[in-house]
Order: sequence, then C-alpha cells, then structure tokens
Amino acid sequence: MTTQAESYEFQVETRQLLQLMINSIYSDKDLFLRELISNASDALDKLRLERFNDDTLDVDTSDLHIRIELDDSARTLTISDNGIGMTRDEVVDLIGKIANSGTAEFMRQMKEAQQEEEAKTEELIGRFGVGFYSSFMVAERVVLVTRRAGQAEATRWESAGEGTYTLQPVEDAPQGTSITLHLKPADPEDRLFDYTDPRKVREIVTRYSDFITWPIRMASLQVAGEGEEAEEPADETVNSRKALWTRPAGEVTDEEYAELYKRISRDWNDPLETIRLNIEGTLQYQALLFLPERAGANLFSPDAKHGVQLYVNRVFVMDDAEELIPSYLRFVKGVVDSQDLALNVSREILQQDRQIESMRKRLTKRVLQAIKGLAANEPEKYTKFWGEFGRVVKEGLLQDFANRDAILAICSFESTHDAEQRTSLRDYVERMPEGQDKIYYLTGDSRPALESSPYMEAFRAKELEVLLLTDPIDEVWVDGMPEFEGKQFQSIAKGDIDLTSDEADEDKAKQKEEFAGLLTWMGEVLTKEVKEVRLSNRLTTSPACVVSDQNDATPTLVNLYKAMGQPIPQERRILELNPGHALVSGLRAAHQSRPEDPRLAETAELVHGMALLAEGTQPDDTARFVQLMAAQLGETLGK
Ligand SMILES: Nc1ncnc2c1ncn2[C@@H]1O[C@H](COP(=O)(O)OP(=O)(O)OP(=O)(O)O)[C@@H](O)[C@H]1O
Repeated sequence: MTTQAESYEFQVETRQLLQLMINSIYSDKDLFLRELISNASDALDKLRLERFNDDTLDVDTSDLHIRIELDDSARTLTISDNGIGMTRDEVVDLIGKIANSGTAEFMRQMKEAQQEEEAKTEELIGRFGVGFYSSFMVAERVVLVTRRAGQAEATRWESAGEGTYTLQPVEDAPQGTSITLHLKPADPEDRLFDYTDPRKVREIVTRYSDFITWPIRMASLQVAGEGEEAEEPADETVNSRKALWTRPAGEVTDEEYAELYKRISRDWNDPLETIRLNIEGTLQYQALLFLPERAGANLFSPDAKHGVQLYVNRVFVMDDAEELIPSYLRFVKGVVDSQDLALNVSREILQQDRQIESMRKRLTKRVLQAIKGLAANEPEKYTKFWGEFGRVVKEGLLQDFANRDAILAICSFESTHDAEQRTSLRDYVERMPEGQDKIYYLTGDSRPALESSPYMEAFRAKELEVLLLTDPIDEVWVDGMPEFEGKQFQSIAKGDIDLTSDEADEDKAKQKEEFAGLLTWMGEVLTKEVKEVRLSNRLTTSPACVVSDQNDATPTLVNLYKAMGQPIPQERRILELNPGHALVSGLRAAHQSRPEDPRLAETAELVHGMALLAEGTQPDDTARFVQLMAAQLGETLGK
C-alpha cells in the first residue's frame, strides 16, 4: 500500500528563512554539514538519555552513530543517524514551522535589521543558529525520512525550499533520521564546492566535527589496486572523537594530551605544559590549553595568529579566537568549549559579549597562574618557557594593567648577580642590601654591552646588583612602571645617582668648587647638545658619560617610538665628568691656564662624543668627530 504524498505550505516566517538560505546568508557554505551533524548528534544524545531514564524502552542503542553517504552520479549527500527520530507531528512542528524560539526571534530581528543597514543583518546571523534550513544553501531539494525510536511508522518529508513541502508515511524505515540532499551544481567561485567529493566532505567533518562524541562514518577512501576486484568499501570512522576536555582529568594520559596538542597546533614537539579549566555555573565552559615548548616562526609578525580555538558543544566554531586570550598570550594553544554560545556566533559578537569578556579574564588568570606554578615548582621548564616567550609575555605589562602585578611576578631578567641564571624581581628585592630602596636596571642591546657600560662602574665597585634589560620592549614598560612591591625602578643611566657615603660630601663640595669653571665653560661650548655638564658619582674608570634626566626618554625609547610612527622629542641630555680621570683633570688645568685656546673646545666636543660612543650611540656629526680625533692624536705624536 502506498500513500499519496500530501502537500503543505510553509509558515510565512519559514518561507522567509528559506529564501535567506537559498540566497545564502553564510559566506561559508560548508557549514551546512556542521549543522546537520550537530542535529544528528543531538538526536543520538536524546535517545541515549531516554533509554537511560527508561531501560524498558524498545529502542536500539547498540550502535549509535552518524553516517554520511555520497553518490556522485546521483549528486546526493545523505546524512543519517539512528537516534531519536521524529514523529509525523514533530516533523510538522520542528521542520515545517519555526518552532525553535531562537530562530523565530532571529527572523523577527532580521526583518527589523533589513530595514536598517546590511551590517546589522550580518551581525544577527551570528547570534542565532539556523540549523536544518542551511541544507538549502547547497541543495535544490531535500528529502528527510525519519522514524521515532520505539515507533513503527515513519515519515518522509520533501521540499525544494520554496513555498511548500510534502509529507508521506513510509514503512520499513530504520530508526532515526536520514536526510538526503540533492545537491546544486558545484560552483567553487561562490564557495559552493562539490559535496560528493569524499575528500572535501572528510575535510569539513574533521574541521568542524572532529570532537563529536558519536562516530561519524563514511565509506573508506581506499581504492582497489591494479588487477584487484573493486570491493564494496568498508566504513571508516572519520572523526577522532577525542574531546579530552570532557573527560575527567585523571583518565586522560599525557600521550593523549600530546597527541591532541600536536593536532591542533601543528607542532611536532610535545607541549611544555597542559592547563585544564572546567567552569560550571551560569556560564559553562571547559578549556584545554597548552604552553608550547618552542616559539613559532611568526610570533612577532603583525598578523601572528592566536592559538585558541573556540568550540560550542564540541563543534568547531573558529580558529584564532583572539577574543578569548590576550595578544601577549598568543602563543597559548588549545581549545575552549562553551555550552552557552550559538553555533554560528560571529567575531563581532564575541567582541561585544560580556560572557566572552569574563571567559577571557578567567583564561588569562589561569595561564598566568600556570606560568607562576612553573616558576615555583619546575624551574627548568620555566627557564625554557621564559627564554622562548618572555618577550611576548612582557607585552602584557603594557596592555593589561589589571594583571600587571601578576605579570611582573612571573617575569625574570638577566642581572649582574648571576651570569647564567635570570632572576625574578622577588629574588632581586630579597637580595637588596640595607639602605637600597630602588630596583636598579640598565637597558640596552646585549648583556656584554651593558656590562662594559660606564654607568655600571660605580655599581660594580659597590657590588650593587643591576638588572640587565636587553629586550626592546623592556625599555618601554619599565619607563611607565611605578614599582614592584613598593620598590621603584631606577635606570642607572638616568638622573643623578649618588652611591657615595655622606662622609664623602665634604670632598665632593671641594671638587665642585675646583671644577666649577670647567663645568660652566663646557656647558656653554656644548649647549646645543647637552642641558648640563656636571661631575659624576657613577664613574670610576671612564672619563665621561651622558645620562638622561630622570623624567626624560632615553635615546632607545625615542627611537622605538619613532619606529612605531609616534615620534617623541629627544630632550637634551646631561654630560657627566669623572673628576678622577686624567683627561678631565688635564682639561681643567689647561682651561685654567689658557682659556682662549680654541683646541680646548674641540677637546670638550671629543669628550662628549666619546661618552656617546661608550653608551652605544653616536655623535651627531661622526665625520667631524673623527677629524678632530685624528688631528689631536697626530699632535700628541708630533710632540
Ligand atoms: N537528525 C535529527 N533527528 C531528530 N530530530 C531532529 C534532527 N534534525 C533536526 N531535528 C529536530 O528539528 C529541530 C529543528 O532543527 P534545526 O536544526 O532547524 O534547529 P535546532 O537544531 O533546534 O537549533 P539550531 O540548529 O539553530 O541550534 C531540532 O530542534 C530537532 O528537534
């Protein structure tokens, strides 16, 4: 007995939604498969739950799965599940109408938005799921056959996505739902691919649905070898199903974590550290994050990718979810799986969403905590980590003021205390001798350059520890950093540093008097270059050095801002002379005896130029500097 198919009209809203789908509101048409697989997976979940609640039910739960079948001659893609299925009434309610309150709301807002501007429409699309109807993006006709588990009668629904659909009872249908898409001709230019190509379909499944709990089966890709009889290919499960974050931590092995890490990060090495997070409550999500062992090549390129993927209920939503993790933690790889977001949530929405903001805060704290844990308990791992990613983490000192203290606490720096090991600020502060109330640092290009810098002389003589900050970013954050645990940061190349004891004050006053004439005169000679010439308390062996005033920017910082396209002015600096050096005392004597000698002004210029060279910068006019130097050296030989 065959029953005639009866034709029905779609609800007005449904028709409008179908129109949208046919005209494709998604630019990425591959998403239809993600939607259908998600529905199938839900149907399997529902059946399992129903059986769990009532084990006398006459339903088959022995081999719950999803199957995808392709037929390139008929140009069909069929996706079936042996889940809960639908009764005829359910088909009418769920598929024929927009029963889903979310979708109805979507349509209402969509209508409003269409009267406004395009952008708003785009935004709305991301806020709601539009599930089953997305089949019409790729299919010109859809046939759905479904049998409610435990019931005999099945229903066949068919539609071309226009005004009507037909319903027809069928016999002998298997339990669950099978949806056959009669595909539109492929049009890759419109991102409509050939969905009868098993490779393409597998690629979509592994991209979006790899972590679906239920097996997704497809015919094996193996082709018969030469001379072999082509056999009916066996089924193969194409998704890994390994959503490790949904399993209790104790049950997952390190190997499994490493395998997952490698897959999502495309790194060959094992992760350095695995971080798990399981948040329950009004906002539910799990995160499985990894700290890599090595920095990737493009970590510092302007379009460096963030490593966190966003999933909704184990379904992939997007890569590179920079809304979830701040850019100074962009090396963190992993997965965040939320139970509260819409499947096709868009970036625009993520950016505005307060829940996302709260997730981001939570994840950031957790990662910082993990790094702190490494520093405290696994120093070797920490050292490795910091060597690779310290530079990136320090960007956070400039970006994330709320976590500034937490970031400072996990930083470590090279220091004069130890040639091999970096030090934390905490350890530096603990080593500070009585009377030292500042954290001393020097910024520059490399450790050897800093160690041999003239600024270091008095500190070396006094055995005072100095942090050697050699990353360009150090220059920037340290400049604006108020303090660490109540101790201010002090550049030893800035301001008036005096490490001498009070008893020496009398000697200093005397010296000041003796040199007053020289200092004033040199100040006049060099007035274009420096704002002051004074005696130094920081030099023991060099004749002179240039320092920046306490609140002025150093030349490196000036250059950095220039490179970033935000130039700041370079203030004139201060020239400090070492009264104990023969060149300085000799210049004083010469100036006293023959103040009119033009050669002395040239010597003053040379002293300034040498001080610049010693700090690693250059005199403005190097050619002139070299000429003066050669002339004066020549003269000494002639004597
Ligand atoms: N494979 C299936 N098996 C059983 N029921 C299904 C299946 N596919 C869809 N349904 C039913 O049809 C309803 C509508 O599906 P549709 O995909 O349009 O929206 P949704 O899944 O509810 O929401 P969304 O996809 O927007 O999150 C589903 O809620 C479900 O009850």
